[in-house]
Parts: sequence; structure tokens; C-alpha cells
Amino acid sequence: MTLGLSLLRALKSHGAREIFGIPGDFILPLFKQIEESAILPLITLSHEPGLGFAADAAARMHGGIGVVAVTYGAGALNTVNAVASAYAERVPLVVLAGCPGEVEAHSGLLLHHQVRHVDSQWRIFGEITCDRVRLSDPQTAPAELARVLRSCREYSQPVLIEVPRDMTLAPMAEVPVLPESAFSAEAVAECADEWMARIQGAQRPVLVLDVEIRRFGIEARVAELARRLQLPVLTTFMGRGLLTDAGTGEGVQLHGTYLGVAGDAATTALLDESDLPVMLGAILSDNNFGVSAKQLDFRRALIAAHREARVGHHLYPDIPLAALVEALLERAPAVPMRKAHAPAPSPDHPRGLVADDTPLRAGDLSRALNDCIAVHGPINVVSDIGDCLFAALELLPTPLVAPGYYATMGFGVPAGIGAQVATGQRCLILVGDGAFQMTGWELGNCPRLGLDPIVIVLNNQTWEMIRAFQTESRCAALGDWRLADCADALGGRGHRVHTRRQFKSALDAALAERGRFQLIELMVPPGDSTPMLQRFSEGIRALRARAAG
Ligand SMILES: Cc1ncc(Cc2csc(CCOP(=O)(O)OP(=O)(O)O)c2C)c(N)n1
Repeated sequence: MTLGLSLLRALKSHGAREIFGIPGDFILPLFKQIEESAILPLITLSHEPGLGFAADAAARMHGGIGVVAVTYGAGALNTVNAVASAYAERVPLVVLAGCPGEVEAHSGLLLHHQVRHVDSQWRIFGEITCDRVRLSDPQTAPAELARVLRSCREYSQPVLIEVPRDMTLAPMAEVPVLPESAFSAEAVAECADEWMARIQGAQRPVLVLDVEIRRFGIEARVAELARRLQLPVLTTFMGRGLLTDAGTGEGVQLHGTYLGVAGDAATTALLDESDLPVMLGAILSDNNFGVSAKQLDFRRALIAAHREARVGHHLYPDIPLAALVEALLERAPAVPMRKAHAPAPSPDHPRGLVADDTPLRAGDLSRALNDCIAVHGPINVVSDIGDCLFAALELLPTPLVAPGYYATMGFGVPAGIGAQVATGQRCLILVGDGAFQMTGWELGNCPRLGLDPIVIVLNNQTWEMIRAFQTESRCAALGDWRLADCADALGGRGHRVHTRRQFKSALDAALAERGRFQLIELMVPPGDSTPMLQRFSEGIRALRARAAG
């Protein structure tokens, strides 16, 4: 078997379902094997950042690993921001990057696409991957590949696989799937004993859930633990939508998303007033916890994430999250440990858009979509950064994919393409006009790929998030790009709407038509923003003013 075929078989056996790619001469031999073998479907897009976002969303949606295939230098370095986002947001992503062969790498010539050094690509990716390998020796490559692909799964973060173009056809053995990395069951047991003792002794414990419980496929087991411990449950900003898949959250005291000063007061108090936050899979980021009026003291919390667990100042290294959850379940009482907490308040999900001739406001977006979800049921939502993400936080329970922590623009449209490729289900993409200008043009690939997402562009003609935090900035003004007019040229259908009636009618028409993407351009006045963003920005400004004394 060739190295290329063995690599493709290994990707599939480790959970890859597809490859998003743009070729170049350094990786053309591998593209030939991808296309001829059909081991994994190849989806090409128009710009490498879009490949990364599409593969990221595909991994989040199907629970396997995402794969991008790009050429050396110009191609691979174009994915850096998307790979960094996947690293920060704990997404298992494989970057297959071409690189020079042995002879040309030592030719003494500066190679096209080369940067400072022929190894610059390798060095740059060292900062945004948890492991990497260059397949320059077919004898050692199978074991190295097995190690790197296991790292990708176990750390749920990106890895780099460099494929020298003179190696693709070299004979190479099959790549084994290694057993899970060894860890100390004794350390897990000791940690679980200490956690349970703290939980049983606490007055106001609260369970805080974040993305890693989805990345490691343990939402159902965590829900069981929440039921058995009868703890109130919060999700973080990034963890929005956890435990909302059908039936998972049954009997769980799910109190919504922690948004600090921008959130529901009772929900915020559950964490701010807790004497024991129990944080599973939590990324301690500012977006998740920076909006707290109380300086959260994480030393009084129990925190398990990124294969380690903390109890106060104790750190247990190499503790897989799934193993800790199982150990806690073994120690949790078979019946609920505590009396059921006060019923969860129904978090604020605005509904009941009156379809009249009132001019549209940003706050109408979540209202209209909740009316939709209430009638048609949950739909996969993919959101970009911007006010659209704050609208997404007000939606009724529905699957949501967004870069809530790394917070890069440009994610929405390509990620929505990746989500529909991964699931076969139409998705709803929420994006601002600024972020659409970056990667929205990937929609032009939808007719060729047979995809038909519904894209809602919140067109406030500004970088509103920038203006909300620095109102005097005039650079935030973008002008009106009339994006709906571009939709037809790209093979979709455009709707430019100014009133609630027009929005409702466009949404109904978009839902009714399959087979081509729909682009609904919501025209809202510059300076308008959702109530959630207003609360968030006011809260941040107040906290900064307080910190400045
Ligand atoms: C790749 C990248 N470059 C800049 C920025 C910084 C930023 C965060 S939010 C924002 C404005 C977004 O404008 P848009 O029109 O899309 O949405 P809205 O705010 O609702 O009007 C910027 C420039 C980020 N996060 N990522």
C-alpha cells in the first residue's frame, strides 16, 4: 500500500468523514490518491480559511475529526487563524499540508511558497497544534501517525501531518489504531474521592458545563451525574446548547447559560453565590467568566478540563474527563443526593414577532427564529461572531456551533457549509455584514456541492461590536453592500427585508424552498443592537469602570 492510501485509511479509522481541500503542486500527488481512492469524500472550497472553519464545524457536528488538505506555505499558512480557533475551542482537526521532498528541500534554492526557512511551516504550526509529524520515513511513519492521530482525539485539538511530495507513492504499512493512552486509575479514584467529599460538604454547589463534555461524547453520562447529584446546572457562553439534544437533559436542573452581569440575575447568582462550582470541561476564558461582577475565585472550584483536574491548589495531571465522570458516577448515590433544586426559571427566549410594517430591529432576529423553532422544531444553527451570536444566545434550545471563545470573524458561512456536509441537514447561518464580507462568498460553492443553507445577514452597515465598545470609532462604518443582490449571481436566492412583515415572509419562503441557498438580508439601522449585546457591553463597561476605580 502507498503512504497516501495508508494515510487516508488511517484518517478514516480515526473518525474522519470527509476532507476539505484546496490543492497546490506540493500536495497534488496526495489529491490524486484522495480522488482515485474515494476513501474519503473531497470537498473543495474557495479560500483556505473557509476550509478550516468548514472542517471545524464538521467535526463538531459529527463528533469525528475534521480534515483539511492544503499545499505547502501559501495554502497551509492561510489556514492558521482557523486552526488556531480550533486549538482554542478544543476541536479535533487534522491539517494535511504538502511540503518539499528530500532532494528539493536541500537543493540550495529558495523554494516557491517558502518563508524564512524550509521548515517555517512546521515551526509555525507547532504553536497551534497539540502534535505533528512529517511523513519523511515510511518505516517510522505508521507509528508516528498512530501517535499523532491519537493525540488529536485525546486532546481534541488540531495536529499537523506534513506529506513530502516525493513520499506519497512510497510503500508504507497500515497505520494501527493505538489503545487509549494509559493513565492512573488510582489517581482518578483519589481525585473522585476528594471531589465527592467536597460536593457532599458544600452548601450551594453548582455544576458548570462546557464544550469538552461534547467533544469527548459524554453529555449523557454528565446528565446522569447531574441527576444523581441533583445539582443545578449551568452552561458557559461557549457551552450553550449542551444537554439539549433530545432526551439528554431529562430530569436535569438546567438553569441556562452563565452570562454574568448580562444574564438572568437568578442564573448568575447560582455561580456567583456558589461555595463550590463543579466545572466539567470548562475553558476558563473571559467570554465564559469575564463578565462576572464577583471576582470568581477558581481556587474554591473543582475544575476538570484538558486532561487534568484541580481541587483548590491540588492538581491531578493526566486525568481524562470521561474517566473522572465515570468514577464520580460510581461514587454518586443511586438515588438523588439532594432534594430537587428550585425549578429552573425558564430563561428568556423572546417569541411572538408581530409581522407588521414596523421597521426591523436587531432584537427581532431571535424573536422570529424562536417562533420558527417553536413550530418546526430545532434546527442546526451556525453563528459567526458579532451581534448575531448574541441573538443566538436567546434562541430556544437548538444545536448551536459558534467560535464563542476564540471569537474569530469569518466562521459562520463556511462552518455552515461544513455542518450541512457533515449532517446532510440544512442549517441556519447567522452572520453580520462585516463577517460576511470576509468569507460569505463561499456560498458560491453551494450549487456545485448541492447545499442549501439559510443565511441570515444582520446588516447594520457597521462593525457594531466595535462601535458598541468604542462608540466614537468612525472606522466601524461599512456602508451598505446590498448583499441580497449578490445571492442570485452566486446561485442562491436573495431577500432584502426592512420590516417585520417582510422578514416573516422571507423566512417562510426560504424555509419552503429547497435546493438553493437562501440569503435573507436584515436591514437594521446603524447603531442598533440586540438587548443581549447591549447588556453585555454595558456590563463590560461597568466592570472596567469599577476596575479602574
Ligand atoms: C478575523 C477577525 N477580525 C477582527 C475581529 C474583531 C471584531 C470582533 S466583532 C467585529 C465586528 C463584526 O462586524 P459584523 O458586521 O460582522 O457584526 P456586528 O458586530 O454584529 O455588526 C470585529 C471587527 C475578529 N473578532 N475577528
